[in-house]
Amino acid sequence: MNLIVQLVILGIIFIISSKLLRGKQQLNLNEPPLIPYKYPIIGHTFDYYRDTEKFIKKCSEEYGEIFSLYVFGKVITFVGKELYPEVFKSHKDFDFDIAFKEKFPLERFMNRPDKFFAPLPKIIFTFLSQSLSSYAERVQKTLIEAIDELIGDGKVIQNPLNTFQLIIARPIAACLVGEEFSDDKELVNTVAYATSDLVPYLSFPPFLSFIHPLLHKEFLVLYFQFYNPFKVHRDVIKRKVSPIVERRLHSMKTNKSYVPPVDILQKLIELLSQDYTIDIDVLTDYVIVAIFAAVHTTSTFLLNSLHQYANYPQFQKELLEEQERLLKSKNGKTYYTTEDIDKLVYLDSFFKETLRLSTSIVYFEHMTLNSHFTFSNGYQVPKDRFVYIRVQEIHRDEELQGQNPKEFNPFRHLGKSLAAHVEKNFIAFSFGKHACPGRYFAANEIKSALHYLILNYNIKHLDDKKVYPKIKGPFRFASDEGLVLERKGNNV
Ligand code: HEM
Repeated sequence: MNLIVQLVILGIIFIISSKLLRGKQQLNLNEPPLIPYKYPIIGHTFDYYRDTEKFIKKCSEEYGEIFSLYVFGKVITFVGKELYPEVFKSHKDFDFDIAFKEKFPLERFMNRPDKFFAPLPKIIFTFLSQSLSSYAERVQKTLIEAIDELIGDGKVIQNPLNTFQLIIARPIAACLVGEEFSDDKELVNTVAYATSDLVPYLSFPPFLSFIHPLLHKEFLVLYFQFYNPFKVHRDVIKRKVSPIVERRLHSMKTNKSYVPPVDILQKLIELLSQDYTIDIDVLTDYVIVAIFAAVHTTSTFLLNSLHQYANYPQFQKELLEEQERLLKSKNGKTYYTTEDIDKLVYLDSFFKETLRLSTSIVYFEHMTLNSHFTFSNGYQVPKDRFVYIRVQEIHRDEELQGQNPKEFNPFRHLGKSLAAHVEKNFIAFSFGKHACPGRYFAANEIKSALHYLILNYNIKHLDDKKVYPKIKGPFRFASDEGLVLERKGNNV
């Protein structure tokens, strides 16, 4: 009740303020075509959400590279393959962060000021992605332990995302929070599920935006106060890491020859501590944000890869042979180096092809910052306009992807860049300044897991049906369909 009253009050304030704002002088811009719609207020909302793929395709065919739709009470401009780099590269004119926080106000959920976690991407990139060799052994060891424990002699895995989140969480816990946590069941559980509890927030259709564009965000913040899925996970992380952090700070202060452990927790301690003291709540929130970015994405794309492996048995022989060749070259070594994993070019191409076809249909919302922005084709968008990228179109374009771009061809990328490399025709890890800083780590972890799974298990579906990600509006999510993993006789 309290929530409804607050929402109504907020709604009234926003309607009045928007009426006042409308009085401001409008710029006379050469805007992209706004596609005509039948119903006022509703605009294109239902057509867009009912079947985004079909609707966006129809609009692109009729209107070309750039057009606008009226969705959930706001005009959104959609750009395709020619213009999208201008959005990513014009940092002074477009902001990804502001637009993303409209649908997912992370800092406000945590009662932190804007841009509070801004240093995190650089830490992840420098001390995780660029320091892969320090983590290769830890990743493989913890992955193997998790797979042996959770899949063991083979299993029919229903709702497989749950299992793969638990598997992926173990190396991530070991690299982010510290090696000693990789077999701490309570912490690994929190690492595994902290993000998936939040995913519904990300895909919640913004119905309140029909009243005012900002109302959805305010609703999410209020709702989060009543149902805060982080609270329990946050308590676990704080309780677990506090004694470790205290111990490390003490050693840093008292032992000049102290060699700190290699993990992201240590880098965060160095960044956030002053005079060997630290605000443990701030540190905990940083760890949560890192987990939030890392686990659901990595587990989703590992699972998507396994579904594709089962979908296309005709490609399994070549993939398996490559894994066997690497295994043979191991020659008594317990673990592979990062360079060994990079030699798996068939597996990398297969993973890249999975990413190419299973990313969302439309994504990477940006907000226009200055009075307006002029695209190279002359079209202009005003300040505060949301601009979305038609990712699927880019990932399925013949000119950019080669022949039969809609077909799954796992070896399409052989001889080209590796999956973690961001380029104009491949933006699964985003593009430009906000490209995923964890991508090299993620690709290494996924390929290490696939290598072990392909060698040790026959992987198939419960029946002959092909399984693809499920679609909700413009987003793709991992399928819930079961996977069968039968242990081969040759334990390696
Ligand atoms: C297959 C796995 C992954 C995929 C597909 C992926 C994809 C992305 C994408 C598309 C973005 C851009 C922002 C967005 O649209 O949400 C992003 C940002 C980010 N990712 Fe990843 N990611 C993956 C794994 C990871 C891992 C393992 C980590 C950390 C260990 C990580 C850390 C981050 C961070 C910190 C950002 C924010 C960057 C910024 O705001 O500048 N990601 N990721």
